[in-house]
Amino acid sequence: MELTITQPDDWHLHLRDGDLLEAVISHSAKHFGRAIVMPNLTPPITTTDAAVAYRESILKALPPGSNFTPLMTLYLTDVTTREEIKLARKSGVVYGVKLYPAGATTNSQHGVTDLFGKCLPVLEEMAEQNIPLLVHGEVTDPNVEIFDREKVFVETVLKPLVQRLPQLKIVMEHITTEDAVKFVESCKEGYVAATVTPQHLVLNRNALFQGGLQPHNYCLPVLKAEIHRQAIVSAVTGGSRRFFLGTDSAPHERKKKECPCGSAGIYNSPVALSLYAKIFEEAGALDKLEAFTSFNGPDFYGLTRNKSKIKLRKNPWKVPSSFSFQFGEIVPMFAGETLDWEPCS
Ligand SMILES: NC(=O)N[C@@H](CC(=O)O)C(=O)O
Ligand SMILES: [Zn+2]
Ligand SMILES: [Zn+2]
Repeated sequence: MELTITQPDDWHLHLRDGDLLEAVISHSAKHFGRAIVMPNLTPPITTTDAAVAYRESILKALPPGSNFTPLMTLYLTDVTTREEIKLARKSGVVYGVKLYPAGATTNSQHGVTDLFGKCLPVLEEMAEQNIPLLVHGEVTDPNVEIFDREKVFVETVLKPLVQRLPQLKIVMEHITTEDAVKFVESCKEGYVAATVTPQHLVLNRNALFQGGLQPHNYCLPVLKAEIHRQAIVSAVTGGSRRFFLGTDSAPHERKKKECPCGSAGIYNSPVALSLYAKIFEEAGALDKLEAFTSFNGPDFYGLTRNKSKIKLRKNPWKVPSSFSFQFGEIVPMFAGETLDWEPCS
């Protein structure tokens, strides 16, 4: 069996910089036309100038002849100014501003400590300039259990934010719970949407402990219980336009994953399309795959859909057990396992 679909885009991607950028970029460029590139580098991309420079280094790292287009983002801090948002809009290369609650995830230590206290003027400017707010939606209160942090974020931050600034476009990134699904579905279409990763569609939290501790299945927000996985699967395979592809592919070197305090992040670029296809196939909804991978994202962001097509063939293939580079190794999601759907460009 073969499927031909409009070339997908990845609306949530970590490309990193330096050696890691050079190591991973071809995996994204092979399958995706565009990607929203996350700004959580060290130091973070907090200014338009930095985003422009980061974009140049991504373009330089691309394989020859690639048409892959990076869509840049700014990292919101307590001191981001309205002026910076105006510069971002003028640059023509910034497509979103990312909210990391300080301490919520990898490289979020420079993130926002008090959204309503410190960032409202900037959020108003974003609404005026039509720049979406991209959100890592977890509270950081250590007293809230890790499995409840998304749900509490929806109640305490997102619901009040939508009330306060209904004109602001928001993408709730990498949703993991039924609570997030319900919230997104309750908002006005075209203003609030969500990205969904392959791991939160195919795995539940058992995968963290299957046969022993599995660091390569550890990401944030952490995998959730099966009922939440099912709610997300129903939401995306039901054909709602509010949900779209965002891999959250987040490479870390093997030694940073397999150690006493391993980093959060799953490297899924090489397997993402196969896994999305599997989920839609299992739900009997392969006819809805293309809208999720290739239409809903650009429509929400107000961009044109890609013109080119890619093929997915039902042809078992083996995921490499790791990718080796001079600096070390990167282990992909489902390393060494066999997957059904093979993307062919
Ligand atoms: N998803 C992750 O577990 N990690 C991401 C950060 C993020 O998207 O929260 C990373 O940059 O490694
Ligand atoms: Zn995140
Ligand atoms: Zn991410």
